[in-house]
Amino acid sequence: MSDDDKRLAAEAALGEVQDGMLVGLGTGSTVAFLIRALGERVRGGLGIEAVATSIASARAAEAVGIRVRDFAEVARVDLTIDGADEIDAWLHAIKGAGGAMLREKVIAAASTRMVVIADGSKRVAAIGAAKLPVEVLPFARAFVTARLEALGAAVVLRDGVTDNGNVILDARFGAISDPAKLAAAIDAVPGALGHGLFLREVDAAYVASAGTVELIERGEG
Ligand SMILES: O=C[C@H](O)[C@H](O)[C@H](O)COP(=O)(O)O
Repeated sequence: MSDDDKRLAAEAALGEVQDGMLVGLGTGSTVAFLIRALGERVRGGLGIEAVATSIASARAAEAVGIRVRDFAEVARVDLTIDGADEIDAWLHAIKGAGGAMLREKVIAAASTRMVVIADGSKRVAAIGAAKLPVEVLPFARAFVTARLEALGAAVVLRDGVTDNGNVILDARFGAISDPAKLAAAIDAVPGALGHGLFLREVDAAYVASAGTVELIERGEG
């Protein structure tokens, strides 16, 4: 079962958490298993603090007894554990189905090590089939939509706003032949504040399929 695999991947990554660490908590259903398991360890005496990539994860962490610090006052994180929507053997990932990719990318960049946890349905030969979320300044919505369409995407405006008060454009490219080129092109659009292409951030991934966890480390793909 996918939920069993999510839990297994989360528990495997928990082995990386050490006493005294500042831990970055990702967002999503796989991270929810991590937060619950980490809460148990904290209640059992593990001395860590956390920063969270979303308001939802901060609340979930506090609810299980994890002390959550305001990331606005933090410059460096020891270890971040986060989910993904797609991940390949080179640890290129697409993230942001839950809308948290901008804060996730900031915290990943601040982290000494960033690991992804995922069930096997997220493992792909090459990223690109999933929708690529782009967080956009509401003022720039139509302009950024046009720029993404010019890059070859079918673009849909997602309902609601992010934790940062911005909107999300879900861009479907089908296949992404050159992820680095696409990431640079989106990064260059004024008003596009962040996107779900994580090409260099992920150091390792725990991917669980049918009860077995595979650890993929950067450089092994
Ligand atoms: O914005 C959401 C995040 O990038 C999630 O980490 C990602 O969508 C994976 O979520 P889940 O574990 O629920 O599939």
